[in-house]
Amino acid sequence: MVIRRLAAYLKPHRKSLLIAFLLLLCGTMAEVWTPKLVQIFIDDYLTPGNFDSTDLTYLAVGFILLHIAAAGFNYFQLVMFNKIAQWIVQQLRIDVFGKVQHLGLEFFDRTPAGSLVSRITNDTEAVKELFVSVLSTFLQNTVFLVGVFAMMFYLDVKLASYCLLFMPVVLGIMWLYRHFSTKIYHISRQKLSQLNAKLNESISGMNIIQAFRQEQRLRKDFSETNQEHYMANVRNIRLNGLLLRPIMDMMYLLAIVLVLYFFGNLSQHSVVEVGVLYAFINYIERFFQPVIQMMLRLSQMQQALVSAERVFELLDDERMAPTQQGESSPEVRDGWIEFNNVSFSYDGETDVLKNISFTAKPGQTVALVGHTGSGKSSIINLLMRFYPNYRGEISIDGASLSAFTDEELRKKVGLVLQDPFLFVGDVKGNIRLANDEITEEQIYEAAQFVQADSFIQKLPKGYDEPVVERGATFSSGQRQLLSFARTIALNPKVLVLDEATASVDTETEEAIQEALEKMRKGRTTIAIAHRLSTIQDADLILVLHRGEIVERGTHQELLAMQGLYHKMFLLQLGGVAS
Ligand SMILES: Nc1ncnc2c1ncn2[C@@H]1O[C@H](COP(=O)(O)OP(=O)(O)OP(=O)(O)O)[C@@H](O)[C@H]1O
Repeated sequence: MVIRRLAAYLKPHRKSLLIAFLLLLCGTMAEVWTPKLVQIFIDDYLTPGNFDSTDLTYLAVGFILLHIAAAGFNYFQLVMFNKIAQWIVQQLRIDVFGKVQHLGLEFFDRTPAGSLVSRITNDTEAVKELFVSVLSTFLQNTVFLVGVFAMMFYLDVKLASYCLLFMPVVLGIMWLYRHFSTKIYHISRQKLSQLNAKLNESISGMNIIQAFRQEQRLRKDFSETNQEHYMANVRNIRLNGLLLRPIMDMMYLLAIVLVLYFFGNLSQHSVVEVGVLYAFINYIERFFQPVIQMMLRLSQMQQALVSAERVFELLDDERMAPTQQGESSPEVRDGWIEFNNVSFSYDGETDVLKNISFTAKPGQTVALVGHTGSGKSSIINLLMRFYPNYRGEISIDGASLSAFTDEELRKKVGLVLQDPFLFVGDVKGNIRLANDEITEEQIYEAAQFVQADSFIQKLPKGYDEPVVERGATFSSGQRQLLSFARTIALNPKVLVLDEATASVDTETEEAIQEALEKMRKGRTTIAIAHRLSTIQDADLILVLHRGEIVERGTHQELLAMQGLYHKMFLLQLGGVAS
């Protein structure tokens, strides 16, 4: 199955593969012929004492030319096989990366980033080895073996038939090796992937690790997984040590003994040609050389097949990001949002949202408030169509959420997250996000609109200021403003906001609040509010508690109810006062 799928990657390179194979064939033929020339020299010239200089010169030149030809052919076939392997791995990586981008958030919730990186880099690299060394070694050595046997049969049919008896034994050992090493390789790869996951977690959380002095605990965790990885490798080395070399060496010795016994026996009734004896011993050596090489490559092949299996497993993952359902492609015109009896569970067992119903009319602001874990972000996750498996109905302008094309939805529903993600690049690129429809003018307008322009102008390179990974050189307030500009540049009909909880200086905070207010104007807004002071003018406030809407109304109405909202408001007031 895995092999068939890998073979499919070879298909577009059939021509190159054929050329590489022909080169390989020529190289092997040249190599196989050299002992035959020595045999001719011994039997026809050395033993009878015939030292005809012209003949010998021909033989010597032929011998040298064969060697040079073999080296030349082998060089070109090696380059060719390597090129094919690189092409294939490049394609495989692109396929895996493309696939990962279309997987749903459900998948990422359950897959550590490090282990994904491991699959895209280490595993595909192991697959490359399959094509670079394994495939060429197997092809080359099989051709070589056929050549060696052909020459042996040509020299002596009986003895060659005896030697052929070794073949089933060799194949049996190969089968045994493959059988045992598969399991061990699986464990080894899994451990390597866990190591990567741990590394990734440690690096991305380094500030927390250092602040909470978690270094020792993580080092212990890391060294435990490292030890398990080591143990798996040691078991593998033991298996290699036993099955690959010693057993094969023993077989080689047995074969030599057989040949010597055969010729010893033969010498009792007839003359033995020394050249044939030499050639046979040489061919036996040449027979075991490729067999041992193939055995050695078997471990690599095993590793590559396990890796390929892991890569294909990822390529086959069905937890795709939700896309448009049905044929109609409605447009978001006014931004009328409706949640009708929506319930949702991440794991299919516990509902984190229960019977959520509300309406946000065009231009209105609906605020979601509630304690942590009450389900506010989950509502946003559903509205952004990150998770498709909810019950009930969510609609925009009367059309089901699932009916919209990705393009329409992402363009018209703008999302601003608590901790905005900035890409490596520059400020301009982070606002435009590779959308060619957005002109330079629109970038400046968007930045001015959200009041990010003044701080951008002050940067040494202004709009061309470089942005490092995650925008680490910008303050959280600046990152917020840049993400506002990014959203506004698209001019969305609906705004989905997750209000930042990070405290920024008063000036930035004011700029952010002003920007938010301006952004909300004329757009339907669904906003998560952590500070109740920022949403007092919202048209509708939904108070969530354990996945349910327990109160709803305007700020004044909710205060008058003297319920949960009132309590939260007093608590926050107290916090501000103290
Ligand atoms: N990706 C996820 N997979 C599984 N469970 C999740 C996931 N995200 C959130 N939850 C669970 O869903 C429930 C609601 O979480 P949600 O993030 O919607 O709360 P919230 O009100 O936004 O909280 P906060 O104010 O802390 O952001 C919580 O019990 C949480 O544990």
